[in-house]
Amino acid sequence: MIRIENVSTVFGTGDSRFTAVDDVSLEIPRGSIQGIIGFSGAGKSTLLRNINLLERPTSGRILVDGVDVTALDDAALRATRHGIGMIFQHFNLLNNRTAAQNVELSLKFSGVKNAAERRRRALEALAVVDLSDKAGAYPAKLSGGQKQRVAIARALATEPKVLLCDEPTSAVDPRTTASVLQYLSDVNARFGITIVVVTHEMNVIKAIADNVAVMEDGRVVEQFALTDLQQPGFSPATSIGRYLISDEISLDRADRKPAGRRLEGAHRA
Ligand SMILES: Nc1ncnc2c1ncn2[C@@H]1O[C@H](COP(=O)(O)OP(=O)(O)OP(=O)(O)O)[C@@H](O)[C@H]1O
Repeated sequence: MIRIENVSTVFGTGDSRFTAVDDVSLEIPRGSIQGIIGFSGAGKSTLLRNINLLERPTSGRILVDGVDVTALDDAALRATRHGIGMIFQHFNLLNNRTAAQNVELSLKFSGVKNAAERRRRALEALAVVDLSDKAGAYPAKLSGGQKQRVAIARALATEPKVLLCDEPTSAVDPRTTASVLQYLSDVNARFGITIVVVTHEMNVIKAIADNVAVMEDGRVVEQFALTDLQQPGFSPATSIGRYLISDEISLDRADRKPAGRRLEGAHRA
C-alpha cells in the first residue's frame, strides 16, 4: 500500500514561488492500479515523482508498505528505489545499448553483480513483454510501443513492488496504446505489482485503472473506483469525472493473481 499524507511540493521562492502539489492525501491499495488524471499542469507528474522522491516533497509523508520514504537517508532511499520501478512518456532508453543491455544496466545499478545473472534476468523480463526476439536490437530499430515494452521490462527486471508510469502512452498511437496498457494490466495481474499511472487520456483510465484520482491545481479534487461509474445515481463532481461516466466503459480485465509472486517463478510457470 502507498499512503500519501498531506504532501505539498513547492517550486521556487519569493515571487516565483509555485505550489505544484497542494496538500494531497491518497491511499493506493497494494496490487491495485491507480489512475491519476488531470489537465496539463495539474501537478500529476510532480505527485508521481514524489512517490519515489525523484522530486522530494516540501512537506508531508509518503509511506510505501509502511516505510516512510521521506524519512530515509540516501543509502536506504537507494535501496527502496529498487523496489519502485518507473516508466516515462519518452521511454528514456539508452540508444547505444541494445534492449537487453538497457535492462541489464538497470540490474547492475540495482546491485546484481554477476553478469550472467543480469543477462538471464534481462531476457526473462523481455520475455514477459514478448520481446525475446528483440533482445539484441538497438532502440533505433524498435517501434514506440516496443521501446515502451523494453522500458517496462527494464522496470520489471528488479522485481519492483510498485511501478510508476508517467504518461506511458502519450508518445504512441492508439493501437499501440492498447497493447502497452494490456502489458501493464498483465504484469499487475501476474505479479501483483501496484501500478500508478499518470495520464491526461480518459481512455487510459477506462482501460486500466481500478481507482481514479482527479487532480486540479495541485489538489486531488475527486476520487472514485472505476466500478463506481457503473453504479446508478453515481454523480461525479468534476468535468473529468462526468466525461468518464458519459461513455460506456469496459471493465474486462485479466483475473487477478495473488500479489507478491516473484518475476522469475511466475515467469517459468
Ligand atoms: N522543477 C520545476 N520547477 C518549477 N516549476 C515546476 C517544476 N516542475 C513542475 N513545475 C510546475 O508545476 C506545475 C505542475 O507540473 P506537473 O508536470 O506536475 O503537471 P502535470 O499535471 O503532470 O502536467 P503535464 O500533463 O503537462 O505534464 C506546472 O505548472 C509546472 O510548470
